[in-house]
Amino acid sequence: MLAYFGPRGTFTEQAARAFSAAYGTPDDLVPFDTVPAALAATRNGETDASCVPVENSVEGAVPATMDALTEGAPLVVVAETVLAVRFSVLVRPGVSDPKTIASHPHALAQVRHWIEANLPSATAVATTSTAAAARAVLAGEFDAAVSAPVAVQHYPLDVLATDVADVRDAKTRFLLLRRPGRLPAPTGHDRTSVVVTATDRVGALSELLTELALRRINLTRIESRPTKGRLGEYRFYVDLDGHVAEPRVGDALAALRRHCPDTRFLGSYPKAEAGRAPAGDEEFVAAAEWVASVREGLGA
Ligand SMILES: O=C(O)C(=O)C[C@]1(C(=O)O)C=C[C@@H](O)C=C1
Repeated sequence: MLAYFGPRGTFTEQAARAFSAAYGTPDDLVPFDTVPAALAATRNGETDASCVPVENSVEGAVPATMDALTEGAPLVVVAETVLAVRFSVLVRPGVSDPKTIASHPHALAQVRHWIEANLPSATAVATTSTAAAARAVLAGEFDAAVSAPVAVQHYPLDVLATDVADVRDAKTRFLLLRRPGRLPAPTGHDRTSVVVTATDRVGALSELLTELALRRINLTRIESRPTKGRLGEYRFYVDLDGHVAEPRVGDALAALRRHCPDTRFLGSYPKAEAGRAPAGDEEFVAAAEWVASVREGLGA
């Protein structure tokens, strides 16, 4: 079973279906109303995997996902997918001038200008997801929902507007997570994700990043979230090019772990979008072989 951030009709459900088609992951999909609940279902063995959103090109990271990745038993990312995000505005039949418009905060942030221009008297209200907003509109709690276009297939509502987006070509990245086990094989076009907690002293973060730069590892993303302990203490979520099976990536992770004993590995998995080819591993392998031969007394 595959848990996803629901209810039915979210963008995340579409991402979960894309994973099922591409990776042969279970196609019996189970919706959960929150990201932590979807991840908990995989942690406690109720489902084999979970699909959750992680970042949006307009509104940035999904905090619920970032926090839920580090709280509780480890899960690892085994795949990612990126979906284009455009919204439909759904209303109960007969409503043409909604006074309230509900959606996930990330979705509201992506249509703020559209609402100002087209429904200036409507008050925006946050719901747990875009589909939860459609469900609430059906129940009469709000007048309109900013939803994924597929939501109308699950909730008998009218479509007030389609193709709604302040920023054209907005995209959201989704993760497929499992309990730790065998890692996906390296493809040559992988991403590795880790979480580190930098200590509060001069140069701590720069030392971590230097470990990557020295090994010519490209950092693709760094986000911070408070540890929720001491004020000013942060966790850094680091995405980098490469797979932990590659010697230099493995070396870099060992170095991060030396600096931060609570470094958490979040997975090495194929990147969804083609981009710049990562730096080659050949010279690192050749240098390691040279050291091995020196140790054996066979080289100098
Ligand atoms: O509510 C949904 O439909 C989701 O899948 C969540 C989510 C998000 O967390 O960013 C996914 C894509 C859109 O950017 C808006 C909402």
